[in-house]
Amino acid sequence: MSRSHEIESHEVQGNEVLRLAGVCKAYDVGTPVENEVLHAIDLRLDRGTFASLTGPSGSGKSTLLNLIGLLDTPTSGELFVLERPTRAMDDQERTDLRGGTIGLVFQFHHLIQAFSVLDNVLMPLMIRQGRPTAAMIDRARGLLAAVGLAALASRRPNELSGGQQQRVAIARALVSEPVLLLADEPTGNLDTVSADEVFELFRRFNAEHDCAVLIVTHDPRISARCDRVIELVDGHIVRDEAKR
Ligand SMILES: Nc1ncnc2c1ncn2[C@@H]1O[C@H](COP(=O)(O)OP(=O)(O)OP(=O)(O)O)[C@@H](O)[C@H]1O
Repeated sequence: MSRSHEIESHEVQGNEVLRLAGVCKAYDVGTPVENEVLHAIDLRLDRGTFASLTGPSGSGKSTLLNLIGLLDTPTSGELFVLERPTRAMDDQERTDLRGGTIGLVFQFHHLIQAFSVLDNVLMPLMIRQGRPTAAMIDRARGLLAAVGLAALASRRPNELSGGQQQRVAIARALVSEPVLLLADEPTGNLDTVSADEVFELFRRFNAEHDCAVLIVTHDPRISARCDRVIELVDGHIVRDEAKR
């Protein structure tokens, strides 16, 4: 898939996609008690990274993913996306940066049932650029073909299986050609065959587009097949291991 000049994109200079420097996150739960759930996290992801983020329930994985996805802000420390510091950004700047650089895939995919599969995939581009152009539609159709759903473009999401809906969500996450793809338990509610298909899609896009991929997973089968394993326990990174 080539980048179309008719569709806005962020140009990437160096190899670094994401860097966290001393990132802490505390939730304000209305009590004076310290409630820091992430402690001084240092982490760097480069282009081509294919990593899993694992750890026990409550260790802070979703909190970390929300920070990396620019859906939430650190309490202290700095988070760089494409070498740009993000902590002082306002909501609009953060939304703009996220829109062109980060793709998000969640376990329950959050597809809009009133829209067709094709329109769901087009949605991130329409939010940024308005009415879909022929180039945008071509790109969305190309992605649906790449995830094996070309024939289902005009269906509604609830007419698809769970695995098919997850593939639509992946196509939607990729339509802005992100440099960083984040997935929160993307195979959590899928059978083994569908989970393997979804995993292979991440692998393929990682290889074809050289984007960084970070997958939060409890599934040791998925984690074992990633190039790098990052493990979080009690808000600390206790392991960050490259396997190849
Ligand atoms: N909005 C919030 N307000 C207050 N505390 C929160 C909030 N979100 C998460 N927490 C707390 O932060 C800690 C980490 O939660 P988080 O959801 O990041 O963990 P997790 O590793 O993703 O867990 P799981 O694997 O069960 O999804 C938990 O103690 C949780 O109760």
